[in-house]
Amino acid sequence: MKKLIKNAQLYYQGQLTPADLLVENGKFTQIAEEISTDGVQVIDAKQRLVAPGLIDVHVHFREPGQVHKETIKTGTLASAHGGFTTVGAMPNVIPVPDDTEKFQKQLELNQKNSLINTLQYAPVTKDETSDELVDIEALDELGAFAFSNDGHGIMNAQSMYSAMERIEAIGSHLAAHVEDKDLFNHGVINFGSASQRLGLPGIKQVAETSQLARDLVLAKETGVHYHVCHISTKDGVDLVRMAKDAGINVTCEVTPHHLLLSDKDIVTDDANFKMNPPLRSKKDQMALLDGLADGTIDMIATDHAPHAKEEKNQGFQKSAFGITGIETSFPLMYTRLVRTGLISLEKLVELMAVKPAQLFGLKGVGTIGLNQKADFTIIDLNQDYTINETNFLSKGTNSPFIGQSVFGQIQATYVNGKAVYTNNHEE
Ligand SMILES: NC(=O)N[C@@H](CC(=O)O)C(=O)O
Ligand SMILES: [Zn+2]
Ligand SMILES: [Zn+2]
Repeated sequence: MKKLIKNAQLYYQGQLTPADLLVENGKFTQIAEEISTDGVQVIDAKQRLVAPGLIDVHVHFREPGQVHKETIKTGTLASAHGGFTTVGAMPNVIPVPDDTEKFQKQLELNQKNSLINTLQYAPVTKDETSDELVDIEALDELGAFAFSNDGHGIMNAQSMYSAMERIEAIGSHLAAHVEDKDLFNHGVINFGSASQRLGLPGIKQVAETSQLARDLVLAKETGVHYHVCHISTKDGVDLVRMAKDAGINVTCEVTPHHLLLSDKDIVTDDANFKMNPPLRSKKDQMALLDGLADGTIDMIATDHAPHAKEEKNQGFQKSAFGITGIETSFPLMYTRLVRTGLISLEKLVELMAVKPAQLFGLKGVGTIGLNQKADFTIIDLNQDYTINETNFLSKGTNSPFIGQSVFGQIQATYVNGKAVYTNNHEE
C-alpha cells in the first residue's frame, strides 16, 4: 500500500523544508518538494511538522508484574500518542529479566504487545539490587538494547568496574541511575528549602553526584559508553562537562520535569511532584537548561514512570516515586523551550530523535531518509490544548503539568508506514 504525505514541513537532514513524501512497503521511496502520483492514499499534512519518530531511551512499562500501573500495550499506545516510535524499556519489572530465559520471555512479551519499537534494557546485576553481574554477553547476544539497573544505584565499585569492562568489550552501553543508597537514606524530596518548608525527609544532591564522580573515573579507565540517566543537579552537569572535556565516553539525558520545574514549584504535599531523582533547586534547574544549550546534555528522555492513582494520592511520604511523561514531553519542550526562544525546533528534534539514535547506535531510526523505514510523526505546532487527566492513554495520569496549556499537538504517528496513533479520521 502506497501513501503520499503532502504538504509537510519536514525535518530532513538537519533542516526544516517543505516537502512531500512517498511511502511504499513501509519505507520512504521518494522525498521531494512536490510529488504527484495516482492511485495512492493521500495524507495532507497541512504544513504541519513531519518529524522522525521520536525516541525515548528511558521509559517504564510495568509488564510483567504490575500491569495495573501500565502494560506494554498502554505504554506503547501512550508513546505513539506522544509522537514516539522507539523507546528503551527499563528492566525493573517483576520478575527482573536477569537471565536468558526471563529476558527471552520479556522480548516475546514486548514483541507481541508493542505498537511501536520497544527496545529492552537488560539489568546490570541480578535482581538489579545484588552485586552479582548478569550474563552480560549472553543478554547482549539475545538483543539487549543496553544495560541498566535503573531505580537503583550500583553500590559496589568492583561490580560496576567489571560491568563496564564487559559492556565495553561487546560495544554496548551502560545507562546509570546514579544513587548512593546510604546518602539517599529515606528521603522523599530534594534536601533544602522545600524539605524544610514541608517538613519532609530530604534527598541530598551528593547521593547523585558522589556516585557519578566515581563512575566517571571508572568510565575513563574502562572506556565504556557510560550514559547518565535523568541528570538533576548542577554539580552533576559540571562533572559531565569536565568528563567530556577530558575525552571520557559519557553521554547524558535530562527529563522535561527537571528542565521545567524546581522544588520551589512544590507548594503542597502533592505527590504529582514526587519522583526520583527529585525536583532540585532553581539553581540546578537553570544549570540543566545551560547544559542542554551548550551540548553537555545530549538528549531528552522522559523517565515515563506510571503508577496507579491510589499509589500517588498519599502525599510525599507514602506515594510512589515517578510520574507519567511520555505523552506530554514534546508539547512541553516545544512550548517552553522552542516557543520561548531558548532552543530551535531543529535542536529539539535532535534532542528527541537524532541524538538518541546516534549515541545508542540505533540504525535506520531517528532521522527521515530515502529507503529508510517510515517511522514518523505529524505534529500541529499551532494547536494548543490543556493537559488534563482525561487526555492520557497511559494508565498513569499523575503529572505535575496538569492544567497547563501547551502547543504542539501530535496529529498522527506512523511505524513502518502504518498509523499507530491518529487523533482524527484522516486514516
Ligand atoms: N523515576 C522514578 O521516580 N521512578 C522510576 C524508577 C527510576 O527511574 O529511578 C520507577 O520505576 O517508578
Ligand atoms: Zn532512575
Ligand atoms: Zn527510570
